[in-house]
Amino acid sequence: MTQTLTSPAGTSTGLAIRTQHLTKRFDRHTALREVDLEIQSGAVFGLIGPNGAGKTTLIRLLAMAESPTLGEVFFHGEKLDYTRPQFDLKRQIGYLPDDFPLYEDLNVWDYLDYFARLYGLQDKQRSRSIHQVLDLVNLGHKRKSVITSLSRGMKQRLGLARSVIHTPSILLLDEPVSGLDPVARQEFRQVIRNLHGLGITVLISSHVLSDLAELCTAIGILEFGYLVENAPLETLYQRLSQQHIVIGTRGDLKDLQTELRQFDAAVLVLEAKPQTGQVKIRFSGDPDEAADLLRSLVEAKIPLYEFHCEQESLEDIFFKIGHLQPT
Ligand SMILES: Nc1ncnc2c1ncn2[C@@H]1O[C@H](COP(=O)(O)OP(=O)(O)OP(=O)(O)O)[C@@H](O)[C@H]1O
Repeated sequence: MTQTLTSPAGTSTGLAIRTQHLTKRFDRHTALREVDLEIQSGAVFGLIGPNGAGKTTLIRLLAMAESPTLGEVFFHGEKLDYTRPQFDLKRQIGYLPDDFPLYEDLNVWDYLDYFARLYGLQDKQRSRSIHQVLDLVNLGHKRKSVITSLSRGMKQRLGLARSVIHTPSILLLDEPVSGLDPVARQEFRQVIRNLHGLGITVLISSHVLSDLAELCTAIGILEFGYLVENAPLETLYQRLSQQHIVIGTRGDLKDLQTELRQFDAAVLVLEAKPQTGQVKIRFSGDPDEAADLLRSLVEAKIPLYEFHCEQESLEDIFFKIGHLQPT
């Protein structure tokens, strides 16, 4: 059956990836410890953690580049058997390692053609797939260019094109934006959104948490080989991110602070800037209570010029989560 990038193979509802007690030891060092990971089908899942936490090891196990010491992996409910080739299951996976090889003296088309042939794509289907992935990563205009002539961002997008040439349903990306400038990162994020739009499940590891906060629907946090979080982004924000409100007055800052003290325990002043007449408060109320606070300040004739709510970022959440110590 002919497949196109508009209908990734194996896409379904439910869990795209599940691991059970996944453990990897290298000699005496345990890089992953009994990881029970769950990634919903169609999710963009951000994997974060400090250096050496086990992100690459987890991704390599999922990509079948390594086999686990203990534990199991399931793709769309089907168990991986690391002792057998399982070509059909392998085809469901696209994998972009952090140091993927590019054959620099090939041009873009020939490079993709080479990988499409490795996946056994036949003539017309191969040509159609190459056109599709080039469109997807916005490199159609570079198809005749030699790879050495591409910018780093373009090379990264070409790597991504290579990893989806066979229409996988799950894409594993290991630190794909490291070393990219802000514009290249933005272009890369757009490609990930395109893939998400096609229903491909994406697991992406990165240290650039602001990128992940923009892209991801769910987050996993690894620390010393333990998966200490695995939750939808929304849930993490609700559970761990506090709301701040920045309030600015053209009048006396003390009057504003007096009014805030009267409001109730939902308000805690975190920071006051007399030079700009601003305070930043931690606010544990809901949006209706925030509206009540604003109304009461206006009624108290505080000359407000600013009142805006901010949510703590993914980075703030990351630093809040208890950091485990190596054993
Ligand atoms: N082949 C190996 N042999 C021995 N130890 C290894 C091997 N691969 C990884 N490790 C160790 O396992 C631990 C986890 O490494 P891993 O590369 O998975 O971490 P990471 O979270 O991807 O780190 P980074 O953010 O720096 O890329 C590290 O202590 C690393 O030194």
